[in-house]
Amino acid sequence: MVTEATPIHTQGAAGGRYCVLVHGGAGNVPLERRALHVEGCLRAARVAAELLGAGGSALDAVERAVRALEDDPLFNAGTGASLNEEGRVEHDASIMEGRTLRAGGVCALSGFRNPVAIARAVLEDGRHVLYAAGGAARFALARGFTSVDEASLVTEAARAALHVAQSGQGPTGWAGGTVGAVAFDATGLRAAATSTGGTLNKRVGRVGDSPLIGAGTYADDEAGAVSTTGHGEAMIRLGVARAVAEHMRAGASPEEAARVEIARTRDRLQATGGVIALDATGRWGLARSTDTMSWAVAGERGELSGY
Ligand SMILES: NC(=O)C[C@H](N)C(=O)O
Repeated sequence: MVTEATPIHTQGAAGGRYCVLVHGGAGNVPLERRALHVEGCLRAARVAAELLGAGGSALDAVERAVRALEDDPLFNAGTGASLNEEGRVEHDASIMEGRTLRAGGVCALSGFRNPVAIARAVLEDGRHVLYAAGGAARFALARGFTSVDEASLVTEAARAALHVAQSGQGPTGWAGGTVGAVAFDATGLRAAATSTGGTLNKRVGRVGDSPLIGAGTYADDEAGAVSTTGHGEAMIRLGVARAVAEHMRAGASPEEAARVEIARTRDRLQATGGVIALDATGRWGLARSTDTMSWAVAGERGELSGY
């Protein structure tokens, strides 16, 4: 069922000189597990905020936050990612910075622990924006990343979820738990990053919105930074991350911008999802049309979290 696009928070210009906002995926986390998801988001936001407080860049902060969430088996990214129809992990991730619009992404990538770090290396390398599957793995190895045994990325919970989906006892399609972060730093840089295992029981080679600049991730210092989660095919068709950024460029608050695009995703494509965003003035906000989307914000002026 598709529910109302719910505005769940906005915070004016409460970020201070630096701030990071993370999400742990739009979805429907059962009541008894919600606190765990929020705590995971808070931990990730805190390590990233610490880095910002010590003078780190927004780009370092979003990478750091997303790496923490990738390493947390609770979320559908890195370790614990959703499995494809063959029971394998295929990661998607991207990252972007808003000053010079550098961006990097990897998709359908197997066998690495922190896809967002590889996306960051793609951004730094600068020649291309997106690498897929074997080419992404080759790039990662050439950049000194170590591949891991795929089994070490697969959790019992991910196996069980695939079993339920494949035996027809539960929903197939998108699993919640994609992760993302947006941040700004004391120099005014904005950055965004998103990482996921994609949809549960997806076809081999299916690529979602998360690694795509403009769909899952966008950052422009003149507009804002955005990370999306939800029904990836819909997010791609509507170019949601870029659309949210354009609303902010035109003066909408991050929450308004997020709400408009989440409502459009629902009305136009009957799809659900969530968005986190911060704008060029340091305001932040979010919206979702799912029952839950765990999130946490941490910055110079303290922290807040919810779902
Ligand atoms: N959980 C998610 O957000 C899924 C992701 N957007 C995808 O479609 O790959």
